[in-house]
Amino acid sequence: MAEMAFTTKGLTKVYGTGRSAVHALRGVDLEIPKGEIVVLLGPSGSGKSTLLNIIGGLDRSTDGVAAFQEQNLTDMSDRELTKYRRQYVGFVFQFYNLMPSLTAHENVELVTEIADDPMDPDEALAMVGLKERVDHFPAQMSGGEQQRVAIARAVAKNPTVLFCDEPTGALDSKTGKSVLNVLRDVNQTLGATVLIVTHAASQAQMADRVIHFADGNIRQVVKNEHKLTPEEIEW
Ligand SMILES: Nc1ncnc2c1ncn2[C@@H]1O[C@H](COP(=O)(O)OP(=O)(O)OP(=O)(O)O)[C@@H](O)[C@H]1O
Repeated sequence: MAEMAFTTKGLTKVYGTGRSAVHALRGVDLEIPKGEIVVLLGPSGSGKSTLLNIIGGLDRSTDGVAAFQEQNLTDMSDRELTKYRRQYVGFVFQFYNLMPSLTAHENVELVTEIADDPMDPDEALAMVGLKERVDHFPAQMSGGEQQRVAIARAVAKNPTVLFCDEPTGALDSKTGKSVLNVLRDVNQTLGATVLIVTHAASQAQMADRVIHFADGNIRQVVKNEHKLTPEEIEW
């Protein structure tokens, strides 16, 4: 049987209380095998980011269990969750969150300084095709290049899992494809499990597994028999 990167059982998240309570996750049961590319699709507000934040150790569930490999995330103290994120998790967001006053190299270096087993920042930047741009500042780069710096920053800590919340949301489709190619490379060369939340449904064609969310729960999980490359996908 495949080893699991993540399992959840009855995972529940309620924001607020009483009449203003929002049920963001309603008892999610999920298994994500190690080493896969998984795409999460679903309408706005269906709970995709909430799930990502909980299994990424950024937020806590209200009820249920979430585990990373053999470790129960729902039992962890704040300090343990921080350690989990540092050691295993890389994040890529829609807006790249780079420090404007630092070069590409320095932005990546910030993260490698606190990681256990980091890559050399310039090696990570070479991996995303930015070898020649290491000394450039974010303002000197295009959106796609900035997103690749953000991916290099996430990858440089040698993460076991890479969480990407709308990584191509702010990019045109040509630039988006180069970003998806980088994510595919990270999956193939580092063996990292990659989770991508997207509104571009066609991007599901590059995934091993597609999870369809609706109203705080999983509606359907589809395994792709024939994956496409990012170049073959249109959105
Ligand atoms: N901090 C919060 N406080 C209160 N409600 C929240 C909070 N964060 C999210 N929610 C609510 O929880 C529900 C799920 O939100 P979530 O962001 O997980 O959805 P999503 O599927 O990622 O949506 P989108 O595709 O728009 O990003 C929504 O109704 C949202 O308004």
